[in-house]
Amino acid sequence: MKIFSKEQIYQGDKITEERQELPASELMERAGLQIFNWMHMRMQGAQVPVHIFCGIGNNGGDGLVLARHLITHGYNVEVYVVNCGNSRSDDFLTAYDKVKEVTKKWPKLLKCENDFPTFHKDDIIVDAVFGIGLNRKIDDWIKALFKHFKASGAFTLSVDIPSGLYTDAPIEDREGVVRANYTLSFQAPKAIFFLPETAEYTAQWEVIDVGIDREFLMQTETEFELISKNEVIPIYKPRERFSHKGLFGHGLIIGGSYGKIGAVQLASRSVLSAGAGLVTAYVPKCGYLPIQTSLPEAMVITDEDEYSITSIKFDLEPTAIGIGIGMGKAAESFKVFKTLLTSTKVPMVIDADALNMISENKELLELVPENSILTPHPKELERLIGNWTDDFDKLKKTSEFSLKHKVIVIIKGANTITVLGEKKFINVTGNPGMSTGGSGDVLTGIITGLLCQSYSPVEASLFGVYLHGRAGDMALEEYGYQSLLASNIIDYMGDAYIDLFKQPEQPQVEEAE
Ligand SMILES: NC(=O)C1=CN([C@@H]2O[C@H](COP(=O)(O)OP(=O)(O)OC[C@H]3O[C@@H](n4cnc5c(N)ncnc54)[C@H](OP(=O)(O)O)[C@@H]3O)[C@@H](O)[C@H]2O)[C@H](O)CC1
Ligand SMILES: [K+]
Repeated sequence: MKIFSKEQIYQGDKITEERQELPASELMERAGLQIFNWMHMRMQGAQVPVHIFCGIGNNGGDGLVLARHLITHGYNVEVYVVNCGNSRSDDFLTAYDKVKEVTKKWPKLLKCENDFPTFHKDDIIVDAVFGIGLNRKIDDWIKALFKHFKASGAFTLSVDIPSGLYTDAPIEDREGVVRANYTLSFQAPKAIFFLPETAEYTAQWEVIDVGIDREFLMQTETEFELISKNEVIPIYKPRERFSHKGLFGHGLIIGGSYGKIGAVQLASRSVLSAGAGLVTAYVPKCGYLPIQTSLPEAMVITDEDEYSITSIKFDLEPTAIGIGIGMGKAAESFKVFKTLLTSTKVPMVIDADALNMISENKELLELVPENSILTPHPKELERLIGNWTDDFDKLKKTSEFSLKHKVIVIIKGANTITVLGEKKFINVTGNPGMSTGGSGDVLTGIITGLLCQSYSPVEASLFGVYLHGRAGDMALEEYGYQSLLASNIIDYMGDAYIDLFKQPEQPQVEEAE
């Protein structure tokens, strides 16, 4: 699903109005009506007090249209206009007049803290103060209003985005943002719903379709894209009946050091569970027995050294290589890593200590083959690209890094983001139970396994991150957040694949007699 920028949203509105020859305010009417339908379906006429706080732009206008429908359907509604300026938008004014047509109880004007209403924790607050039009720091009294919402404990529904968030810039004051229990966002979610510093304000979200021109939606290229099942199904390569293991490639996992052989075992097992035909683990001598016994499906080649990797010598032709897991940063390992970078022609996933070696010796970046996949967690990323001031700065720097070195960077986190030049793909699967030792090794193995099956580096990255998260989500149901282990993620890889083609459960329809 595409995530549109603020400018694209405004442009989409304009194009839609022209192409569909819409009267003024029609999109706002659609927006307000859809939110009403959403609430009406859940509330079924319940007389819970609903407090609707409207700004003076179009976000406020959406709130007023919602208010009008709730009032005409007999709901218990209080409407407030948060008087944050003088420039009321035209559509706001139209919506305001229409509210006055259906009730004698006109919206209350709020100008300062003394005007704040009191509400009960069982009431509902609708936040339609600011939408994507926020363009400066909010006044203190409006910040106090948002704190007042929070202190009430009432369920807060935000229209489009939680008020106080910018769609394309960091938060200035964390108290000056509405904490929404639920956000109904128009046409597409916003990138800020998924970034670490802003995601917490949008506990849950849903998209409301306001009928923006389909052609515009299809043709517009976006910086951000959300990757869920719909986006990965077209990537999936079905298996032919007469296929054999030779067709699915041979993965080579290089890594491990004394005490960190398990990482290679996890990654190698993941290569196979992702579907590669063969896997070889390249480990120091001390890894021979553990891997041979715990993973009989794998082949093992050992280094000359007992404890760490000092010379990468193998006479096989791998289809893809995953390197760095548990490898340590011994001087010899660095040398052989450098040699491998110059000699290898196959796609590569670079993780963990291999990333750290690059961070400590930036000249290695020149040698990293084009389209290699780097999988840093935030600390490793910082070592690679330097520190950042906020999420937007981080993404900008990662994009620059990706463009400059022609690599794919997978920023691991709650919503893992795959960065390919300017483009950012946000993954939706995964859960906090996966923040556990070895989870990253599994991801490296899965992506290597997909590369083996001729998925392109971008496809392997997106599909791998998706499958890893989905397997983790399925494993969570059995193990729970605390007890989920990295190997459980591998156990659920099969289910994650099968789940791709599962139809959502249909509601039961009673058969006629
Ligand atoms: N396709 C869609 O998604 C549709 C979305 N709709 C809704 O429209 C809003 C965006 O509406 P807009 O009027 O552009 O912006 P806001 O309502 O968010 O803000 C209104 C004005 O508030 C002023 N402003 C900005 N920052 C501050 C501040 N810190 N303090 C006070 N005032 C502020 C600013 O005006 P100025 O002239 O004062 O600069 C804003 O313009 C979108 O979010 C949806 O809810 C449509 O209804 C349907 C289509
Ligand atoms: K809002």
